[in-house]
Amino acid sequence: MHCSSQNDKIPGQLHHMSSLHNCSDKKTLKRMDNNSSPVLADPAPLTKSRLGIPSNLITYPSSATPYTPAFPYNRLFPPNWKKSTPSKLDDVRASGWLNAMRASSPTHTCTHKGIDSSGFFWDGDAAYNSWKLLFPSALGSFENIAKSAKGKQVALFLDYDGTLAPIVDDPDCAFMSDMMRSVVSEVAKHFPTAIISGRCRDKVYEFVRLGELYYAGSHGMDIMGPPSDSTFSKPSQSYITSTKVQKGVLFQPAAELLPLINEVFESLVELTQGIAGVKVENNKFCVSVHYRCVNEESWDVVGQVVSNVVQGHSQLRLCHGRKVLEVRPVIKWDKGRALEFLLNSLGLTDCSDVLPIYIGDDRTDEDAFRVLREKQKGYGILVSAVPKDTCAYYSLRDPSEVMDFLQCLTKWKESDDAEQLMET
Ligand SMILES: O=P(O)(O)OC[C@H]1O[C@H](O[C@H]2O[C@H](CO)[C@@H](O)[C@H](O)[C@H]2O)[C@H](O)[C@@H](O)[C@@H]1O
Repeated sequence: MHCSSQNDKIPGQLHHMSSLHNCSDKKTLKRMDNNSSPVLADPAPLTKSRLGIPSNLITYPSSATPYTPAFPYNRLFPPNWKKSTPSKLDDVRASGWLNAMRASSPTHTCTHKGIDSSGFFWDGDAAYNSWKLLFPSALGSFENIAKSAKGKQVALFLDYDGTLAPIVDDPDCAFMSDMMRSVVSEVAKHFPTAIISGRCRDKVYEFVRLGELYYAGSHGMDIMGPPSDSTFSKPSQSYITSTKVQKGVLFQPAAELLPLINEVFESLVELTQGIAGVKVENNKFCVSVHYRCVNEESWDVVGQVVSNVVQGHSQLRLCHGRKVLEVRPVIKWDKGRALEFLLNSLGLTDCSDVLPIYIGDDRTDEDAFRVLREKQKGYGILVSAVPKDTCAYYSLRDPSEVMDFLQCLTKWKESDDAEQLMET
C-alpha cells in the first residue's frame, strides 16, 4: 500500500466546502446560571430562517458562524415563523436547553406538507430536497464515491442507533434486522469495518453480533481496536469469541472516572424514579437519561435533575442526543478521535490511498464528520430524513438507505476485484 503524508483531495469536496460553516470546535461549555446552559452544545439542526426548523428550538453554539446557503431558503419561510411566546421561565427553560431537548430528535412531521397556525404553508419535502442539493444522496452519488474509492483502501465506520437500526421508543429493543446484519457482514469481508456507538461496547456488540468488526462504545471512550501488531489485511475471525470482545488493543481514555460514572448512574436512577417514562442507561463511560417516553410537561424536571447532578462534578459534562441527555467525562475525546485512533491502529493513517467513510445520524457523529472534513479525506454521510446542519458531505434518508448503500459498496468492490483479476 502506498503511503504518504500528503493531503488527499477528493473530487466533490470543493462543491461542499461552500456549505461548511465553522466546523472547527463548535462546542461551548456553559453553566446553568445567568441564563446559560450546562449543555455542551453540539451542532444543531439548521435554523428556521435557513431550513424551516424554528430557531427557538435550538441551542446554537455561540461560536457558530451562519453561512449563506446556496439555495434561497428564505423564500420558503416567512420572517418570525413559529416564534415562541416568552413566558414565566424557570431555570431549565430560561437556559434554552429545554428547547434543545425538544429539538433533539425532529420527527417525521417536519417532512409533511401543511398550513401551520400562522397560516404559513410548510412544504417539508421541498425543504428536504433543497437541502439535498447541499448534501446529496450517497446513493445518487454512488458513481462519484466509487470513482474516488478506486485503487484505495476503503475503511468503514458505522454508528449504530438511527444508522443500522431504526430509532424506537425502548433503547433495549433497538434491534438491527437480520438482513442488515448480513449486509454489514458482507461489506466487512471487503473493508475494515468499525461500529462507533454511544452505547456501552458490550451492549452494541450484543445487538450487532458480528465478530469480524471493531467496536468503539461510549462515544469512542471504550475501544477494542485491532491487535497492536496489525496492519490491515482482514479483521481476524478470532478477534471476538462468544458474546464478548476478547482480543485486540483496549483503549479507555476515561478509565479513572469509571467509579464516578457508576455513582452518577445510581444517583440518576434514584432521582428520576418518580418521573414516569424516564429510562437511565449505563453506557459504562457515560450515563444516558432517556426522555422519549416522558410526558413533555415533565421534560424540564428531567433536565433539572440531570443538570443538578452534573453541576456537582467538575469532571462531568452534559450533552444531548436524540431525546436523551448524556452525562459524559470532560475529556478531549469523541467519535472523531475514536475514528482517528482506529485508522491509526489499522495502519491506515497518513495514507493517500485510504478512503474512510463514516455513516451516522447523531450530533455526536458530527465530530467524526468534522475530522474527515478537516483532513480533506474520505466522506461523512449523515443519515437524516429532515434537513440538518452537518459537516457530512453526503446524506442518506434512513437505515434502509444505509443498507442499500452498503450493498452498493459490496457489489462495486466485487466487480472491481473481478476486473483487476481479468487485467492480471
Ligand atoms: O451512537 P449511537 O449508536 O447512535 O447511540 C446513541 C444513543 O443511541 C441510543 O438512544 C437512541 O436510540 C434509542 C433506540 O432507538 C432511542 O430510544 C433513544 O431515544 C435515542 O436517543 C442509546 O440508547 C443511547 O445510549 C446512545 O447514546
